[in-house]
Amino acid sequence: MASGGGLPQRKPDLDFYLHRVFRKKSFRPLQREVILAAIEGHDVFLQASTSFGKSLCFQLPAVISSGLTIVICPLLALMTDQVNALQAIGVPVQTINSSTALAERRLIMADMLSGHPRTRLLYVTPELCQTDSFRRNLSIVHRQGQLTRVAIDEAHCISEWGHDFRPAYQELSWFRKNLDNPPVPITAVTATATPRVRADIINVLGLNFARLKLFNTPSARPNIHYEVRYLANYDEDDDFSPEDLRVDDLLAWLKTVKRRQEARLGGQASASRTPMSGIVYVGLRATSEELAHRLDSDESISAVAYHAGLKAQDRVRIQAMWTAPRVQVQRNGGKPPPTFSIIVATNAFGMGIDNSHVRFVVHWTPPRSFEGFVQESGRAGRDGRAAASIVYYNTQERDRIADRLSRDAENVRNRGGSKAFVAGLLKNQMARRESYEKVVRYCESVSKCRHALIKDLFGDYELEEMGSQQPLPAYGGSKAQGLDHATSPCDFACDFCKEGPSALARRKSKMDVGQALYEFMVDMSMDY
Ligand SMILES: Nc1ncnc2c1ncn2[C@@H]1O[C@H](COP(=O)(O)OP(=O)(O)OP(=O)(O)O)[C@@H](O)[C@H]1O
Repeated sequence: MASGGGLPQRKPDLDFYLHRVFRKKSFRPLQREVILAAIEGHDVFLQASTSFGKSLCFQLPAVISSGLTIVICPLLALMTDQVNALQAIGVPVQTINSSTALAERRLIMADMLSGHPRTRLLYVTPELCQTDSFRRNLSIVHRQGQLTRVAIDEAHCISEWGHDFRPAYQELSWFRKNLDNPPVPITAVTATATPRVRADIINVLGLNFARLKLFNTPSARPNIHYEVRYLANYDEDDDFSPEDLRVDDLLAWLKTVKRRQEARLGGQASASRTPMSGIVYVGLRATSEELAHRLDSDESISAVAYHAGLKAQDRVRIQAMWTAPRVQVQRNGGKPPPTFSIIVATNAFGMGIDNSHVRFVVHWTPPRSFEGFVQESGRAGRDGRAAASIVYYNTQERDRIADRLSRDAENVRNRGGSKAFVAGLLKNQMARRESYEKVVRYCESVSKCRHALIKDLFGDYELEEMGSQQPLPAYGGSKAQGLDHATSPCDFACDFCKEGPSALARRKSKMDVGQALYEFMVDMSMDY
C-alpha cells in the first residue's frame, strides 16, 4: 500500500493496484476516470448501473492512499459481503456494526486513533455516524490528517429512507458541516437516483459544485432484455385465477428458454449442467411460499422462498446455496436435475445481491417503486451476458397497488408528531407516488424503447446537462433517443424494439384498460 499523509504523492500506477490487489484484468469504462477524480481529492458523485463495479471506485483510492476511508452502508449483509471480499484479497478493512463485539470495537478504535491507522477502509452504518463518541473520534482522526475520504454506498437511501425510518441518513450532513478544515472529500455512489433524489443527496451531503465531479452510465443495462407481459384482468366469474394465468405464462416462457438451450447445446444440456438461476419478486411473504411450492413441483424447476419472515440462518443458507457458482443439482425424491434454480423472494432480497449468473428476474406484480424495479431487475446478467427482466402487468394490479399507496399516505396524514416530522413523512409519500407513477409509465408505454424509457425516467439526460462524464458510446453511453424500430437503440433488447410498436400495442390490448393512463394519474394526484 502507498504511504505518506492522505492522498498519494506520485501519480499511482492504477493498473498495478487493479491487478495486484483486486485481481482484475482491466478497468471497466469510466472506472479509471472516477478513481482518478477521487485520488485528486474531488468530491465524486457516481450514478452507474447495477453491477457496474461502483465499490471499486472508492475501494481502490482507499487502498492507494494512506489514512482511513469511512464507508457508509445501509445493510449488514451488504457490508459483510464487501468486507469479506476485501479481507480475502488482503486489504486492511474493518467494520463496526451491531454484531461487532466490544473488545473488537476497542481495537478498531485504537487503530483508528493511532495517528497512522493500518485500516484503510472502515465500514459503518449511518446510525453509528450519528453518535457523539464516533463523531468525536472522527474529528480526532481528521485533525491528525488521517481521514482520507467518506464514501456513501447506495446513496439514494439518503433520500428514500432519510425522511422517515432511517433519519440518520439526513444527519450525514454533519461531515461537510463539521470536518471542513480542510473539507474531507466525499464520494456518493448509487445505481438508482431520480433527479429529485440526486438533488437531495447533493444537498444533504453539501457537495460543492466547484469541487464535485459527476459521472454516470446509462441507468438501463445494455445486456438486459426488458419486457412487460400484459395479463387480462380477472373477473369473479372466470374459472381461472390471476395466479394461474401468470404461472402458466411463466412455465411456457421457461419451456421456450429450455428448448432453445437444448437446441443450442445438443446432448450437452444434461444432468451435469448448472441450473439457470432466476429470481421471481413477489409482494407478500405468503405468495413467496405458495409460488415457490408451486414452481418447485415442476420437474425442471427447483424453487425456494425467501422473505424477511424466515429465520436469519435460513436466509443466509438459502442465499449462500443459491449464490454458489455451481448450484446443487441433485435433489431429494429422485427428481431429475433441474434446468432452473429459482428464488421466489420479497424485496427483502435485493440491493447488493451479487450473484453473477442470474439469467432472469421476474416481477410477479408491478413493482411499487421505479428505483426498486431497476435495482431488482439489475440483479440479472451481472456477468455481462444476456439476461431478461420481465414484469407481469394488468390494470387491476396497477390500481390495487395505487390504492395501497393512497392508504399509506392517509395513515401518514393521520399520524401524530412534530410538524417537521410529518412534513418529512409526507415528502417521502409524495416521492413514493412519483416513483410508482414511473413504474406505470414504464409498463404502459408502447411507443418507446424500454432502455431509452428507463434513461428518461431516471433523468439521465439531466445528468449529461450537469456535465456528468460518461463512458464512450461502445458501452452504450451515447444519447439513445431512439423511437425508430429499424435502428433499435438497444440492439433489440426490449419488447418494443423486438416486436415493434403495433405488435406490442396489440399484446397490450389483451389487458382490459378500464381507465386511461391519464385518468389514473389524475386519480393518484387527487389523493395527495
Ligand atoms: N474492472 C473490473 N473487472 C472485472 N470485474 C469487476 C471490475 N470492477 C468490478 N468488478 C466486479 O463486478 C461485480 C459488481 O461490482 P459491485 O458490487 O461494485 O457493483 P455495483 O456497481 O455496486 O452494483 P450494485 O449497485 O448492483 O450493487 C463485483 O463482483 C466486482 O468484483
